[in-house]
Amino acid sequence: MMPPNEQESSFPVTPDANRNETIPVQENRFSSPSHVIPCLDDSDDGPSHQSRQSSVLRQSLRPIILKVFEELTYSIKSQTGKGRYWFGSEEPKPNRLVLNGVSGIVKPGELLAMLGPSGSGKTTLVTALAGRLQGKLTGTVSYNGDPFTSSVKRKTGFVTQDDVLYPHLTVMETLTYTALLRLPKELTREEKIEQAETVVSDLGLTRCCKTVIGGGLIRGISGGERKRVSIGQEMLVNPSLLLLDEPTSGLDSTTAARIIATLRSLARGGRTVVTTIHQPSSRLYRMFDKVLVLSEGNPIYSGDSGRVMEYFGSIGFQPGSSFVNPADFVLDLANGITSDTKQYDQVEINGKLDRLEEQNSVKQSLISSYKKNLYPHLKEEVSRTFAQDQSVNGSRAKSMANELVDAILSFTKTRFKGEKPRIIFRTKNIYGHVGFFTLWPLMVAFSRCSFTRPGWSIVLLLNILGILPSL
Ligand SMILES: Nc1ncnc2c1ncn2[C@@H]1O[C@H](COP(=O)(O)OP(=O)(O)OP(=O)(O)O)[C@@H](O)[C@H]1O
Repeated sequence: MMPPNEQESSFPVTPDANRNETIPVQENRFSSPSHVIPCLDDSDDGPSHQSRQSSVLRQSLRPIILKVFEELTYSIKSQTGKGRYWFGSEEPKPNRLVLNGVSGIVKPGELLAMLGPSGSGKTTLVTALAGRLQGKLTGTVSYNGDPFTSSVKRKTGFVTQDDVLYPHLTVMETLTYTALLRLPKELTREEKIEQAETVVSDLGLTRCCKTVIGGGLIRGISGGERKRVSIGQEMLVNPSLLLLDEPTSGLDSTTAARIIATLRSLARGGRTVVTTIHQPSSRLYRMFDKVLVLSEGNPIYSGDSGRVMEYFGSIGFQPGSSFVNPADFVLDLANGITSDTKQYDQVEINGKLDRLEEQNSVKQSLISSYKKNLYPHLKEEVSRTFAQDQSVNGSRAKSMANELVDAILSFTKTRFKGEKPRIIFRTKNIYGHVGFFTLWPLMVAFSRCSFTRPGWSIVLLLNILGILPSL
C-alpha cells in the first residue's frame, strides 16, 4: 500500500486540547502503590510506621505543575565527512538531525511514554528533558514556565538506561547511603533510614534487601531488581519530575508491568513522569496516559495513548487485524511499515530497494500528517498553558516583589533611624544610590520574571549605571 497523501485528518483535535481535566491526582503524597506485592517480611511494618514514613516523604514533594517542550531540535556533526582536502582544510561535516521539531506537554499526574524504533531519538530526548544534553539543542524546554535551573534539577529524578550501582553494597545499604547523602539536612538520620526502608518496601525489594548488587564478576540481584534499585534511588528524593530511560529493558513482562504500574502510581501521587520504552505489551501500553511516537527524530504522534488508533485510522492507516497491540502498530508505522507492506515482505517481490523507498514514503506521509493535524492543536495547547504559567509566575513574582519592598522599607528605617523611605531619593549617600539603583531594577526584574530573558542584561546595565554617580 502506498501511503495516503498527507491526509487531512477527521481526528477531532489533539487529544489533550479538549481534555480540560487532568488525570485525577491522588492526595499529594508519596503513594504506596497498591499493586506492589508485599514481600515476605513486609508484614513486619505496622500501619502507623508506614504512615509516619509517608508523611516524611510528603513533606519533600513540591510538584512541578507543568512541563512544556516546544519545537525541540538537536543535531550532531556527522562523522562521515572525515576526508581532508589539500592544505589540511577539513571537508565540512554535515549536521545530522537527531531530534526534529518535537513538542509536547506533560502535567503532574500524567505518565508519558516515548515510543520509537531503535535510534529514533528517545534517549536523546529524555536526556534533553533532564537538562543533561550537551551540544546544539534549539527550542524551549520549560518547567512551570521556567528554564532548567538547579532548583528544578533538585526536583528531578533521572534514571538512565545503564545503572551505575556499587556492586559490593547490598540493596539496603545502597538505598540507605543514597538517603543519607541526598536527603535534606532537615531530616534526621533515623528519618532518612526510614525513608530508604519505605522505598525498599514500596518497590518490593524487601526479599533481596540484604543481597549485594553484584556486577561483572560478583553474582548479585537480578536485572529487574537492579532496575528497581535505580528507580528507588530517585524515588528517595521524592522528585516532582521523574524521567526514565528504558526502565523495563531486559525484564519479563510481569516485572515490566510492575515497574510501569509503580511509575503510574508515582504519577498519580502528583508527579510528572516521562519514560522511554522499547516494545511495551498491550497491558503496559494501557497504563500510559500519553504517548509520543518518534520516527527518525520526527514526532508522528503526540497525545492521548487511548486515541492513537483513532488518529492513525483517520489519516488512512489501519492495522491488519482488530486485535493488534497499539504499541506494535505505531512502532511498525514509525519504521514505515503498514499492514500491506508486511504482505510485500512475505512475497519479497521487488527487492529491498523498493521496500525502502516505500517505507520512507510512509514515514514522510506520517510526519506531514502530524504537522498538519496534530501540531497546530498541540502548539495552541502549549501557548495556552504557557499563558497560565505566566500568570502563575506573575503572582509569584508579585509576592516576591512585595517581600522585597518590605525588606527595603525595614532596611531604610533601621539605616536612617526611622526616617521615611524617600530619604533614599534625597540623600547623596552612597547607600542611597546603590540601594535605589540596585534594588529598583531588581524589583522590575522580579515583577516581570525576566531573570533568564534578555531583560536581565538591561537590569545589569542599569545596576552599573546606578552605581556610577555614587563614585
Ligand atoms: N553524541 C552523539 N554522537 C553521535 N551520534 C549520536 C549522538 N547522540 C545521539 N546519536 C545518534 O542519534 C540517534 C538517536 O540516538 P538515541 O540513543 O537517542 O536513540 P534511541 O531511540 O534511544 O535508541 P535505542 O532505543 O536503541 O536506545 C542514533 O542514531 C545515535 O547514533
